[in-house]
Amino acid sequence: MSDLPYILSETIPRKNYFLGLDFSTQQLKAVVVDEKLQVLHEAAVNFDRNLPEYRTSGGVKKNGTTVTAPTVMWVKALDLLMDQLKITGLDFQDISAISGSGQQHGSVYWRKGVQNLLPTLDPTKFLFLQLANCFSIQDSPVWMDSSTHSYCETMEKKLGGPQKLADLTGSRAYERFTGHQIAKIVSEKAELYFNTERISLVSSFACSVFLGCYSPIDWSDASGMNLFNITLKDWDSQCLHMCAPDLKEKLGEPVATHTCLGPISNYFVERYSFDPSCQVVAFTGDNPASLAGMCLEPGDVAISLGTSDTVFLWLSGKPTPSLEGHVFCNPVDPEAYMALLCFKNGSLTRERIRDLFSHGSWDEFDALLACTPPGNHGHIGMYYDEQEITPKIQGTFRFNAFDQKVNAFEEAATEVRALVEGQLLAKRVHAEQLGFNIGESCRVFVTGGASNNRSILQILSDVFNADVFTQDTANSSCLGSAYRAAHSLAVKQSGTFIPFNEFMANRRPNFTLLCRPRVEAAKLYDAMAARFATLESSILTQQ
Ligand SMILES: Nc1ncnc2c1ncn2[C@@H]1O[C@H](COP(=O)(O)OP(=O)(O)O)[C@@H](O)[C@H]1O
Ligand SMILES: O=C(CO)[C@@H](O)[C@H](O)COP(=O)(O)O
Repeated sequence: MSDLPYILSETIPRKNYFLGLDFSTQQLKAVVVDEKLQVLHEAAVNFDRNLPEYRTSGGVKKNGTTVTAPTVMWVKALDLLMDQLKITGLDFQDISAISGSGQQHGSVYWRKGVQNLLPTLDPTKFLFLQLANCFSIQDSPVWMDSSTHSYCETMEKKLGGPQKLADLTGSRAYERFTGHQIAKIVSEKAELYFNTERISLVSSFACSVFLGCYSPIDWSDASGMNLFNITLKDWDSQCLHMCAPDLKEKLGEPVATHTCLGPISNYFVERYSFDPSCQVVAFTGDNPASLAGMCLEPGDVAISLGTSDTVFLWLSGKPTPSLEGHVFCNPVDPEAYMALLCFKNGSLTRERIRDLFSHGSWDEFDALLACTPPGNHGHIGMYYDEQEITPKIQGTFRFNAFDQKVNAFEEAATEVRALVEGQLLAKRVHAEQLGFNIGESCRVFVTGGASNNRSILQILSDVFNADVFTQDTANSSCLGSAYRAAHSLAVKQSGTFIPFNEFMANRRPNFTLLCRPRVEAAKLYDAMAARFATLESSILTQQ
């Protein structure tokens, strides 16, 4: 009789679960879904709150325009997250495949010799204790960094101008893109670069930990480096050569994002009882993973209101990269692409204004929004605490109803509405400049922390004159990673590519229609968007 539990666990068939992770700017999150892709378990580790010993603010450390995060902090967060998941009652042996995502553009530098250590990690010890000395550079440059301007100028000049670089790599040169970050390290810390065996993105670094060997970089996240030819789907030797010597070997061969890379490492099998056949699917960038999590279709627009605010779309056909925004390889369709706009001053700027005018309370912030009308009596504000990416402007700019600059607004409520309207008008104006049509059939899908805020979403609906939908979980990157794990495993098992949207057809997540545009407000924002665009251009000209 005492053998009964053993016999039961042997005979109960293993369940078919999928784990998705997201190493984003402020936290590490995880979600587990079942065979039908329904969410079963969720967990999160916040870097500032749960790992105060690393002294980050918003998950990063700033030194002027240089912005980094301690690489080992992400590893320790993973130790904590795995324990949290265990406490939720998850049996890791039920997981058939895992995938994940990371904040884009950030880079990790593995020191020489680590490739021999990764497969032999001791399952009785925490990861962070064993990986602490594995990085040739302790602090990873992250997407908020804007210290590489001169390297960007050099690459654009050498390649025949910004449009040429955009045609090749999907984007003109951007400071946060990994190629320029690597060029800066070679120039300022050459000995550390030469002591580096492998360079990963945040996504492929996390994947390497699960795989127990260096993971390739996937095509979609590779598109955020200014090093990858998005048409040929391979590194561009000219770009590599401009940034650093022997870079190709340090980056490894890129792979299609839906690639199953192999079974999970022995460390996770021994320590957490994963099934040894559990597959690790290539990790990707958090925005590409969100596109998968939202099951976007051509014509829809997705807006992520996380640390950064981003706007992204599915692109069918041949891409035409421009001088603004980015074209990335599509994470779920190897033939397609996606377009992305990134706004650096997202949630952290909203938090600053909330703390200044509404005592740190989102409820008070919402109450202030409610006591001002759409259009804010003609007042317009632009709040770029950090040098903005789209467009490249820094500072705070306030205008009255006559387009005259003012130093402050009289009411706190005017200030709060000016911030939210300004941020959302900027998204509309730049999405339209990218060629996106704001039309009656347009649907907006939102995700990220601030998508919990209904007052902000109503303004978004009015500004875009579109229905706004949300998912049950505000973290579509995690969810998208779990979906990608399931899809990629199905592709591997069937031996032929299955279109992602076909695979998701009977499993699509629930979307809730949260806000509909109000006719009068939407009309008003048409005119205001045109004013916003003119004012923004005049600032750009002056700066
Ligand atoms: N009710 C709310 N209203 C507006 N913003 C919110 C609300 N709740 C959370 N947030 C914002 O969400 C942000 C975190 O979003 P998240 O998508 O988790 O970030 P990331 O994935 O970049 O780490 C916080 O910085 C916070 O300002
Ligand atoms: O730089 C970009 C996209 O190009 C950012 O969107 C980062 O990928 C950070 O993402 P979040 O942590 O804000 O989700």
